[in-house]
Amino acid sequence: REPGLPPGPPTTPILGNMLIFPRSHVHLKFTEWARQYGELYSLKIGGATLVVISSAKMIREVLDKRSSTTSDRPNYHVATRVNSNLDMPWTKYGPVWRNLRRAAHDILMKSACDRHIPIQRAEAIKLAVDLLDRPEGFFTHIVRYSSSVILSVCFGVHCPTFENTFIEEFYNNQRHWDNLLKPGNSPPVDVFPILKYVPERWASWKGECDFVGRAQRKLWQGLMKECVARMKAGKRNDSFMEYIVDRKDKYGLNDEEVGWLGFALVEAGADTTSVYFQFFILMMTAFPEVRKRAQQEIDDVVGPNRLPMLEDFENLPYVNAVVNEVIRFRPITPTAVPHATTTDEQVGQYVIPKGATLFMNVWGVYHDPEYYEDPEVFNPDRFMKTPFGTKPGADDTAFRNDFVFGAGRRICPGMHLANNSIALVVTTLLWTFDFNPAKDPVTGKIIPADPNKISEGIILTPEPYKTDIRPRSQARAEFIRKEFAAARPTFEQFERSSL
Ligand code: HEM
Repeated sequence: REPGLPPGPPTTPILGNMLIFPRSHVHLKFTEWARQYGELYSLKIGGATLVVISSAKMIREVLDKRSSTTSDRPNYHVATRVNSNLDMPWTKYGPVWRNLRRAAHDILMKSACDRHIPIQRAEAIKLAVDLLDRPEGFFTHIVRYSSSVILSVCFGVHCPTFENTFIEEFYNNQRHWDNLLKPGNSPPVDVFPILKYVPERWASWKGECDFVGRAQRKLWQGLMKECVARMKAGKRNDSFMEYIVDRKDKYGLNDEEVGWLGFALVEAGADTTSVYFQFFILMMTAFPEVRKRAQQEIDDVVGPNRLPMLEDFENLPYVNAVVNEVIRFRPITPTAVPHATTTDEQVGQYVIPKGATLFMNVWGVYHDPEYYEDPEVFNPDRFMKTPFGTKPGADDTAFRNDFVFGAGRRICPGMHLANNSIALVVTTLLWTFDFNPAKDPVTGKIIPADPNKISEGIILTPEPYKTDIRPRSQARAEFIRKEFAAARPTFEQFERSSL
C-alpha cells in the first residue's frame, strides 16, 4: 500500500488484498472492514486501488462535493466488449456520458415523471388483480409490473403477461449479463490487461460477452423499431424515447446511442424496482404487526371506499417510515455502482489517487451502530423519531434517505419514477391485501419468511420465499376489479403495438 493511501487490511506482495477480497456478500465484508479501518479505507488488488466509503459524511465529502472529479466509472473490460461502454450505468465519464445523462435527466425529472402517474397507477391495480387471481405467482407478477411500467413509460409498450414476452427474453439475457459482471466470473482483465490477449478458445468469457452484447442489441433494436414505426404512423403515446428521437440532434446522440440509452433505462429501472417490492412483501409477511399498523393508518386517511392516490402518501407518516426502513434494512444496491477518480484527491490526511475505484458502502452506512439503534432489527418506528431513522441526538446533517440511489453526478436519474412506483404499489397492496406467513399444506406448520436469506448479483435479492396473500375483504377484492375495468383506457394507448 502506497504511503498516503487510507489504511486497510494488510497486503501481500503483487496481489495486494486479492486473496482476501470476498467472492460473495461483498457488502458484509466491506462493513466488517469499515468497523476496523474506519469510514475511508483502501484495498489493493494488484496495482489497482479501491477505496471504500462507509459514512454519510464521507459520501458527501468525496462523492457529492467533489463530483466533478469522482464521477468516472472504473475500467470494465467486460462492459467494453459487451456494449462498447454505451450502456449508461457503465459508461466512462466524458462527452458521450454527458450527452446520455442530459437526455436521461430531461425525461426522468420530476415534472416529466408526473405525466406517467396514470399508467403507474393502472399497473399497480393490475398487479393487485394478478395477485387476486394467482397469489402464488407473486414474484413473477412483480417482475411483470415493474418491467411493464418501464416499457410503457420509455418505449410506449405495455406487457400484460410475463410468459413468452419481451420480459422473459430480457430477464434470461440479464442472468448472463449479471454473471459476467459478478467478481470472479471473468478473469481480472482490468488488473492484468495482458489477459485481454488470451485467445478465445481458452477464454470462454469472451464468447459469453459477445453473446450477451448481441442479445442486448437485438432487444433495443426491436423496441426502437416499434417506437419509430408508431411515431411514423401518427400513433404517439408520449413515451420517453419518442421525446429523445425527436431531439437526438439537440442531445448530440446518434441512433446507436439513443438505442443504448433506451436499453439502459429498462435495465436499470426494471429489476431494481421489482426487488424493492419483493423485499417489501417479505417484510410485511415476517412482521404482521408492522403491516397492520400501516393498514390502520391507510384506513384512517383513505377509508374503504376509494383506493389510495399518490397525493395521500405524504399524509401517511408510518407508511413512509415502513418504506424507508425497508430500504435501510435491505438496501437493494448495497455498494451502489462503483465510481472512479479522474484526479488525485486529498481527503483529510489521505490521498485518493487518480484512477482509484470508489465504493459507496450503503449497507455499512445504514447498519452503523453508532448512528442506528439495533441496526440489524427491522423497526420502522425509528423513522417516526428522526427524519433519517438515526438515534435521537446523533449528528445526522450529512444523512439522506436515498443513498441507495447513489451520489454525486451519477446519482440515479430514475429515482422519481421509482419513488412514484413505490408509493403507489405499497399503498395499493396494503389497502387490498393481508400478507401472512404461509403454512405447510401437509403439516400445517408455519413456513417462516426469513429476511436473512438473500442472494446477490449486482443487486441484493431475497431468496424465493412463501407468503399467504389474501384480500382483506370480498368488498375490497371487488372494488379492485372494478377499478381495473375502469383503467382500460389508460392501458389502451400502450397496446397499439404488442411485444
Ligand atoms: C428502487 C429503484 C432503483 C434503485 C435502487 C436504483 C439505484 C441506482 C444506483 C445505485 C445507481 C448508480 C448511482 C451512482 O453511480 O452513484 C443508479 C444509476 C442509474 N439508474 Fe437507477 N435505481 C433505481 C431505479 C431506476 C429507474 C426506475 C431508472 C430509469 C427509468 C433508473 C435509471 C438509472 C440510470 C440510467 C443510471 C445510470 C446513471 C449514470 O451512470 O449516470 N434507475 N441507479
